[in-house]
Amino acid sequence: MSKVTFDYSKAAPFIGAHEVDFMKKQVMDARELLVSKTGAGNDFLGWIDLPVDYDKEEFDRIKKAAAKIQSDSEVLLVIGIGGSYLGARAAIEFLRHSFYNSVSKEIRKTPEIYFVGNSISSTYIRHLIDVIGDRDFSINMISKSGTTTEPAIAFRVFKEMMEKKYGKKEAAGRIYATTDRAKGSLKGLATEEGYESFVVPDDVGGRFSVLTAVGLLPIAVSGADIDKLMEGAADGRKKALEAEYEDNDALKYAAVRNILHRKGKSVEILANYEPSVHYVSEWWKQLYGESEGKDQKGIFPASVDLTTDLHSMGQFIQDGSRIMFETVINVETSREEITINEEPVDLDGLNYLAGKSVDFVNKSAMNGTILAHTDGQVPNLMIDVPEVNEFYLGQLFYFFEFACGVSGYLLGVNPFNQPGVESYKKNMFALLGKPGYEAQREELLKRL
Ligand SMILES: O=P(O)(O)OC[C@H]1O[C@H](O)[C@H](O)[C@@H](O)[C@@H]1O
Repeated sequence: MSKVTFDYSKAAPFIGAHEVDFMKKQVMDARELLVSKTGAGNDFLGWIDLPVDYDKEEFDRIKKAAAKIQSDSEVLLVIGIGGSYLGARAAIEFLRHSFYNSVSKEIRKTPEIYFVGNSISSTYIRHLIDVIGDRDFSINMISKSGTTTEPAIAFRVFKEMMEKKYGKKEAAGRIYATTDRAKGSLKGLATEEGYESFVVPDDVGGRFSVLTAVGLLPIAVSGADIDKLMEGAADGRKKALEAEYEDNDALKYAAVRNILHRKGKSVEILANYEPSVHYVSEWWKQLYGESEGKDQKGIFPASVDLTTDLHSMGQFIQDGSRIMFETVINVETSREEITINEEPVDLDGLNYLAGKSVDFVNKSAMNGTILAHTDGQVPNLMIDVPEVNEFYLGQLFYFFEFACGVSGYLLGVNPFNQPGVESYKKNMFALLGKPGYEAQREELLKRL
């Protein structure tokens, strides 16, 4: 059966086969730290076994809640930020219709889904209120800590809107809280108000939580098959845990990106040729950025959507500072085919493509770009996804997560914390006048 695979053959001009062999010991040591749960951050390794060891009773409740939302709501609001929204958004945009929210209900069949609480914009919130209008809606409020400011503000606004529309009691039946088992304001609120609650396990950090209720509830509401997603992840897990180094794509990816990093490549650009992959890249950026960017170390994770960005960032990638390597997510089989037709008069000069598919053109652009970038001294790595479905997405999620844990240990950091994220929060709280931040407030005001 085909599967998600990693291919670094196009990077041959930059990496000798012996270099990958020489990394074996280091990679296997890093892998051992991860799977024996003896490395830094080992309180947060619940994601390793999640695809096979998850709460089945909760999984059924997720499906039931999704069915209820599908039957009583035209709109679902997913409130969350970072790991509490990117996985769900990545999956829905990858798996469902490119114009999910705008396509007719007959085609979509499931509620419109909007993400909010991932910025602090009153304009965005106001415009979303306009979009909901008088329609029936539900809310999935997601926050592991239950205390994150951005989603908390959005939740206040939409909770009030919902309670005005339905009254407190019915509103409570339309709000689903995904949060810690016991701690945090959201948990307290959910218990107090009687919201149906789902758990983010203690040992699964936000950026590794897509296969918990955090990702699964919104994904299920969109009509995607969460059983298949978990099956794919379980398959990816088996491969990552059991395959020998020589046949282990996740370990190879960790090895190769660290080899390139040690040769001075400090930026990894994740490139795609399908707009539906855009949010997979956003999810990946958080996964690698928060896991590796610390102690003044790390590969900066960037992304481009191609061929779109070849007309904006293409110049820099081809010819600017030689600091990057590129990893292409290649969806091998396009979901749809459009054939370019012949025209009697070849005014636009495209008749040479008559009879060819748009995807053929896309793949030719991809292959041409890979060679051009390689000639421009940008090493190229490739992740092949056979086709768009839940199973392969599950494999892809797990592949990236496992490789990330190994890669972080290879780099010599704790891949499972994010201490740097707190700095802006402290300043923001001080400037907002949050109780307890009085001293910092004075200091900061002097500097503004
Ligand atoms: O789920 P939450 O606790 O609200 O956290 C949401 C996100 O914000 C934090 O600041 C962290 O940096 C992220 O790792 C996390 O995914």
